[in-house]
Amino acid sequence: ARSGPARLLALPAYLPGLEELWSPRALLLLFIWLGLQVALYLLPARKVAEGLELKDKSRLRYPINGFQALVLTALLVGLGLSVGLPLGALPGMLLPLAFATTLTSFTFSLLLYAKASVAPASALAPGGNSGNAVYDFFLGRELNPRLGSFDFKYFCELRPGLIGWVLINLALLMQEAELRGSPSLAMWLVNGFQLLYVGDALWYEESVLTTMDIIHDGFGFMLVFGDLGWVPFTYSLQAQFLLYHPQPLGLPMALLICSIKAIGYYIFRGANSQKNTFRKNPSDPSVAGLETIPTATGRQLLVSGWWGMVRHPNYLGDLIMALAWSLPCGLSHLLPYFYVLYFTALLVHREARDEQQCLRKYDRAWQEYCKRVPYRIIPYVY
Ligand SMILES: NC(=O)C1=CN([C@@H]2O[C@H](COP(=O)(O)OP(=O)(O)OC[C@H]3O[C@@H](n4cnc5c(N)ncnc54)[C@H](OP(=O)(O)O)[C@@H]3O)[C@@H](O)[C@H]2O)C=CC1
Ligand SMILES: CC(C)CCC[C@@H](C)[C@H]1CC=C2C3=C(CC[C@@]21C)[C@@]1(C)CC[C@H](O)C(C)(C)[C@@H]1CC3
Repeated sequence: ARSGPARLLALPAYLPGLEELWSPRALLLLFIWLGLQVALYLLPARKVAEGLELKDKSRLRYPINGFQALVLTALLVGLGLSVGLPLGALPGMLLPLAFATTLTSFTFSLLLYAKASVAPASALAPGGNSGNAVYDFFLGRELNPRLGSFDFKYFCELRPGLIGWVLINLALLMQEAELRGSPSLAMWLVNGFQLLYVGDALWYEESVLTTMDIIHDGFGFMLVFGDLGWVPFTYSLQAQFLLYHPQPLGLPMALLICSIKAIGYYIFRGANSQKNTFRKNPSDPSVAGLETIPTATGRQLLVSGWWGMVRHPNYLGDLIMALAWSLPCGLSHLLPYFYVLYFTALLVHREARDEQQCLRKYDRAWQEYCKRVPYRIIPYVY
């Protein structure tokens, strides 16, 4: 993103040496950030939610105070800025920060791997205990590793990486204002769209308890690094690109992009909320009228509403939003579209994993659902 040609499909002009990657200051900054987010997680929550039933029939409890953490972080950053916090220096530290985060994720995943050796069999994840150490280290052996009531996976999934991502975006916006007098319209859109996405995730924090990551996947390197490193440093690529490659954007085009974002968000939120409401309380008036298929497990599958359009309407909305995040960066470079490309691959793979699990869980009822709703993500296409 910083280089002149900003090419996605070419090797970087040079690879940074260790002296550019390693910085004790960056490591210290990372630990201060993680410490702050842990402290905010431990503050009293407006609500404590119960997770889905586990193998041993118990349910874990989770504090719902993620949005509060976002607001308090924003207040602290605002306060910091008013007393001269040099947020504009953050873009220049991204490389050593990403390096420190990668090292920390690696070390943390090793500790989690070791911790799983003393966990009871019922606490292990279905996928990450193959006996192949590298595979299990990557996928994660323990489903919900905890220290007392502190849940590492739930904390990492929604707090340091997601809030860190919007903070990096904000620093890039401020840096642009410093360089060019004011932030560009493209930078405003990217910041606004991604802040909405993160704000939404934390506002509807409870719904993360029914995602594959929480109910199925172990907490290993993939999620630790994904949550802490991959999300903040690659999801902010559009803003990073815009800082070094300003793009002209007219009002009509901006309005069109906002409409694309709005359509994507409408589908994403509508689909996720419909399923979460239905899973929590199928007789809720907003979902009680929807057509369903009964399954042998006693649970039902929705076959009308959003879930009657395609089998993963939430992925469709998410992908449309991803496109809207890249369009403000123009069409001259592929690099800002990295997120769309990676995310398509991730969701196609995720969809296939989910299909397998649902087929195992629901058997004939799932086959019936696939017959009734033949498309996976994009109606009449895929
Ligand atoms: N920005 C990012 O990087 C990422 C974003 N995401 C987003 O996270 C969100 C959650 O995704 P994910 O956890 O993969 O999956 P979903 O939220 O789609 O959950 C899948 C589960 O929903 C239930 N389900 C499926 N079909 C039906 C139906 N017809 N009726 C009722 N329940 C049904 C099944 O579980 P059960 O029946 O057991 O309830 C299934 O296992 C999505 O919006 C996705 O786009 C995901 C990955 C990365
Ligand atoms: C390192 C690998 C290349 C990929 C790692 C994948 C992870 C980055 C993603 C797996 C599932 C995720 C989710 C979100 C962020 C990305 C990861 C961690 C999510 C928190 C984003 C905000 C959404 O509203 C959500 C539904 C809460 C998402 C849940 C899944």
